[in-house]
Amino acid sequence: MLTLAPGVLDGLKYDERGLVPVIAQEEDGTVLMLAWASREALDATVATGYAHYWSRSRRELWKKGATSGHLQEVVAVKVDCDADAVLYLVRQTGPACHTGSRSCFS
Ligand SMILES: N=c1c2ncn([C@@H]3O[C@H](COP(=O)(O)OP(=O)(O)OP(=O)(O)O)[C@@H](O)[C@H]3O)c2ncn1[C@@H]1O[C@H](COP(=O)(O)O)[C@@H](O)[C@H]1O
Repeated sequence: MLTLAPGVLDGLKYDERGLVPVIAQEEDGTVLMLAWASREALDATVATGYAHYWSRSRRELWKKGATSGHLQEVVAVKVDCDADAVLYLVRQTGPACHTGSRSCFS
């Protein structure tokens, strides 16, 4: 069950492209990746419980793992102190990074 404080997404500050940066973090604290989300992607994440982003290169809603199977089950969505960045707390299936690494930072 995804944890989300009521109305928390409504006060988010999107950039000029309508995007916010999203950090995906494993429950054990490992930082997995940084990507971008539109309001549509955030709503899809909340509605489905799986991480969605906005792919800047493909210019489309991106369900992480849709082709690779490396899905991210989202257990919490958090917004930072000044409401311009988002944290997805996830349970990662397989490697998070398209390079095959567990994390895009390793
Ligand atoms: N799977 C990933 C993926 N996983 C983690 N990341 C990280 O997420 C960031 C996404 O940032 P961007 O929006 O700039 O990147 P993008 O436009 O989605 O894709 P790229 O141009 O970076 O390939 C990347 O810089 C990586 O650090 C990934 N970035 C891209 N992909 C691509 O997404 C596609 C679908 O993969 P799955 O979702 O795993 O099925 C594949 O073509 C992958 O190459």
